[in-house]
Amino acid sequence: MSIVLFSAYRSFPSEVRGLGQWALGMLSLMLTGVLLCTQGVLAEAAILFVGNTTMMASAGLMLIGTQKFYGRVPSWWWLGLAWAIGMCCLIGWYLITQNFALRVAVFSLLSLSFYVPQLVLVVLRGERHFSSWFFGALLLVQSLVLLLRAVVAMSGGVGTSNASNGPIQSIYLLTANFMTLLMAVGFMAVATRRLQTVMEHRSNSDPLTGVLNRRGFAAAYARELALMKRHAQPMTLLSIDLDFFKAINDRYGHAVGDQVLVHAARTTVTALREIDHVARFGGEEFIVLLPQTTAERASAAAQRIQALLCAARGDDVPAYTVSIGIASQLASNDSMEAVMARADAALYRAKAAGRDRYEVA
Ligand SMILES: Nc1nc2c(ncn2[C@@H]2O[C@H](COP(=O)(O)OP(=O)(O)OP(=O)(O)O)[C@@H](O)[C@H]2O)c(=O)[nH]1
Repeated sequence: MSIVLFSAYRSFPSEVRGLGQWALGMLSLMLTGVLLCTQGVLAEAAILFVGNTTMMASAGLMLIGTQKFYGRVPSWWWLGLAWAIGMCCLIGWYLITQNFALRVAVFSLLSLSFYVPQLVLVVLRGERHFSSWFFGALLLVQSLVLLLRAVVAMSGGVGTSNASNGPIQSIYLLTANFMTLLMAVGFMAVATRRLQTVMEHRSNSDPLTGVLNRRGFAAAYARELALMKRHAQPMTLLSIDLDFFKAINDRYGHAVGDQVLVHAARTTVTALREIDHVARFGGEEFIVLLPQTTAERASAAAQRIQALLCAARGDDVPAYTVSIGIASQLASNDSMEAVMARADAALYRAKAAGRDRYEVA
């Protein structure tokens, strides 16, 4: 699983975070397993201190990976503190009392402190999708097993060593082995789902400005058309084109031209409602879809966009204006192409009439 996670870390886009920590966490857990196999070969103290260190590092790295994945600040401090508490406990075990049950309880609770925050993150920030349910369920099982083990240890039910027999010990060892593998699979599931979302977003958006591209716009239009059929309310398209953009490119260079496009896209989004859709159709042409909007209200939106483009311009963006064509779709059997053609015709009139204005089809 460490290799699988590492390979995903190398190939997934940087938006999918935390895979590197999970890969290292799994590697660290494998080292713990290898150390346990050396019982009788290496000194017990070495196995105990190093083995518990690698075990805590693995659980801590998983927590940090999950925190990074969900965009939280990673708790490196807690990994360090929990490790220090664990080591103090082991020193106490050697110097004061060799109470196995107490040692098990302390390490179970410390491990629990790495899994419960992950569970909380999945519940609070996880996407409502099967992968989150799966990952969350695994974290819940792992947390319950650790809690049970701590409670059983404190009530004296874990024997005197890890090799002790008994149903609780067997259940613990069985789940610990399966969970190691399954939780990495669970994290891969949420990471793969994130990859899918990132890819979908990329394929639907314009890389320069971040607004929708033609494909994303067509999907948004199809959704709005379905809603329009149900609610029988008009929707309106704005065709926005920057004026004399070639002159801006020629005068200030292509890079500044790009900045103007980004500024135009961001400002247009700011001037509109959250339910509106803004797309760049290549070059310096933007298309806006205003659901549940009449041409009259769309005209007010066009004015707002034009006013904001002048007002919200920093020193790094040269002055520019836009012309806007407005066309409404009143019936659901009208096609996107037809409405767009009407908006383009209105835009052409706005250009012909002197630019920096809007016209309604
Ligand atoms: N910087 C930049 N320029 C682009 C991009 N895409 C297209 N252009 C430029 O946009 C300019 C469009 O010029 P025209 O079609 O003549 O339009 P205009 O100069 O805005 O004139 P009007 O629309 O008539 O007001 C061309 O110079 C293209 O090279 C881009 O992604 N970045």
